[in-house]
Amino acid sequence: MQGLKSAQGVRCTRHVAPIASRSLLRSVVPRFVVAREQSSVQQLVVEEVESVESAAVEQQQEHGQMQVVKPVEKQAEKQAVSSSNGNGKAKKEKEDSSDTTAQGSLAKVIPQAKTVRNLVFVTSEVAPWSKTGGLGDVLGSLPIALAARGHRVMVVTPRYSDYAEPTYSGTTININGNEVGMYHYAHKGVDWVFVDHPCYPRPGGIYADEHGVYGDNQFRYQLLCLAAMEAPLQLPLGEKGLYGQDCVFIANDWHAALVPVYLAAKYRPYGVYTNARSVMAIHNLRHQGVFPPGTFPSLGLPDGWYQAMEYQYPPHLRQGAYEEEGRSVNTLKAGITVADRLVTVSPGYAEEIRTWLGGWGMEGMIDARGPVLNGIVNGIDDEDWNPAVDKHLPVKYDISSFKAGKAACKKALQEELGLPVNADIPLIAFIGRLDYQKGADIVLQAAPWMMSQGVQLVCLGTGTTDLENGLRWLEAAYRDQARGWVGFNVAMSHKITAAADILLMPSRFEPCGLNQLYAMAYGAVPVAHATGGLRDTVLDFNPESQTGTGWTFSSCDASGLMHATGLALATLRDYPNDFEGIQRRGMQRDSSWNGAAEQYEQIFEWAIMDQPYA
Ligand SMILES: Nc1ncnc2c1ncn2[C@@H]1O[C@H](COP(=O)(O)OP(=O)(O)O[C@H]2O[C@H](CO)[C@@H](O)[C@H](O)[C@H]2O)[C@@H](O)[C@H]1O
Repeated sequence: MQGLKSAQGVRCTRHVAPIASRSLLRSVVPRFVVAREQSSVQQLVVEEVESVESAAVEQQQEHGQMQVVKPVEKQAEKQAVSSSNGNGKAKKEKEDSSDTTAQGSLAKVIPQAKTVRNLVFVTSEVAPWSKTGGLGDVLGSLPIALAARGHRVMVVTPRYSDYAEPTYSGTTININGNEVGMYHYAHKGVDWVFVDHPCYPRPGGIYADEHGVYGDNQFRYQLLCLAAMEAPLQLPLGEKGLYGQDCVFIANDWHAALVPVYLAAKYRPYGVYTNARSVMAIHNLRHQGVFPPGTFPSLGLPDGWYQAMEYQYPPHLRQGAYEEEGRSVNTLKAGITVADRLVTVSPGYAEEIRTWLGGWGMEGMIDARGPVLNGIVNGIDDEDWNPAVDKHLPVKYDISSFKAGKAACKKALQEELGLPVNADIPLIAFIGRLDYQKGADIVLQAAPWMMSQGVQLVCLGTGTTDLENGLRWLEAAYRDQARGWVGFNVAMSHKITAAADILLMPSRFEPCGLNQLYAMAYGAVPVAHATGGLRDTVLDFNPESQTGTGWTFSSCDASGLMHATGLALATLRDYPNDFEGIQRRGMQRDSSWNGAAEQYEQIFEWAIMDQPYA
């Protein structure tokens, strides 16, 4: 491993994968090569060596004979051969007729994975059924992309309410005396599994209500983890039946972080899941699942595992009520400590969490696991977030019609929000959780200056009371120029993204960020703080070379935001052709999930090649 200095002067370590894994990988899986190590970041770059299959596809494309690959059929064929789920059913799967696999029904050529795996995603939210932010979006689309590449994929999540599509599977699992019903919905090639228990449905939100976070969240997500670990063993799904023991578990954020822990403490020592591996996916290190040490016995772990769960924050990061003499049980810390591999949602964030800049006090521990940590930039769901097919838009558009399309969307939004209808007024937007991370307070500080520039400013968000009141102040103070929509409204978020000329993302930290990806896909130009995934995905406009997809700023405060927004406005007004070029490059950016899915496959292969970590 080579130490080096990044642009910020932070010491970081260049690494892609354990050296042994890399050389092994080349010999065992020759189709992939580790191609480049870019900058100081642990960027995982996988290039696919041209296969006969892809060469054939290219030829067909060249000759205008695009073939529609039906991945589900290929998937079934491959799995019939390679499935090792132990039920002995090596026969071709018939696809559920209700499962109108998107990938099968659209004219897309989707490369197939070299090695097909059984993948089990564990998550507290999944769109469209449950979503409070980007986690739901990612878990609603990455599994579909992996299934389309041939994997057998299950997503396990709580049944927070009586969702229309999933039905009772007929399997109820007893977990420490708790009966959990398993609901199932086969859709787009993925087995969506909903864990049913009285602790999940609540009148308030998923995690909290107006009184704060639910007092039994530790129990609720412990139950989810245990149910998810039993599902491959006890829940027969489709014609293939059980997933079986040869799985890769992908535990997402703290809610699922007990999966690697239970795998190591409760299954492997008893000869179960010995070939399974766990990948801890960190979408946001800020939320760690911190509980008092006295809750440890309720986790059902052997006493010796207390040290894996315990964490002592440095004094400036103490969590207060959840600690006893500075100690706490920290769920995410335990997952990070014992998972076979770690992945986070951008190379930039993978670098930051190893430093005091983004480690929330755990940087030393995470740095120690650097050799198994990678960053993969999220993709976006190209059916849900695609202006050409977006059901929320009054007028749909693509790159060939975006100027007229965006103008129509802007007009419709101005009318809907009661703003002056004028195509020439730049429309600036902010969408996001109203909390410390997203920097809505910075937008509010810069708002008077923006108003002086004659723009319209539309903010959509929900979160802390002071910031929600800030949005209300904004609208009250600038009735003719600003709107502050307090609430969670998916349709409105699409309409704003389509109507906006500029989207602000002054996030103090941002593991990946999806809104800037949506913005670029919709021809809205992002102005973003150069942090984490924002720095990785928003390329600064360079008027000399006419490159770049937006503007970033490094001083995360009102002056930084105003400076970058000023550049964007000046370009929009004085150099409209340049601005249009930025919009076009953003719209042409490949934000599809396929590339990310391929990189995830690489992580799975490394996880399987190495011995279990704990
Ligand atoms: N009021 C509102 N109404 C409607 N929609 C709203 C909304 N507020 C937010 N949203 C939507 O919620 C999503 C937010 O996604 P982000 O990735 O920006 O942030 P989040 O911090 O939740 O996710 C975390 O996980 C994701 C996924 O890995 C990372 O990209 C991110 O950096 C990390 O912080 C977007 O789809 C956005 O449109």
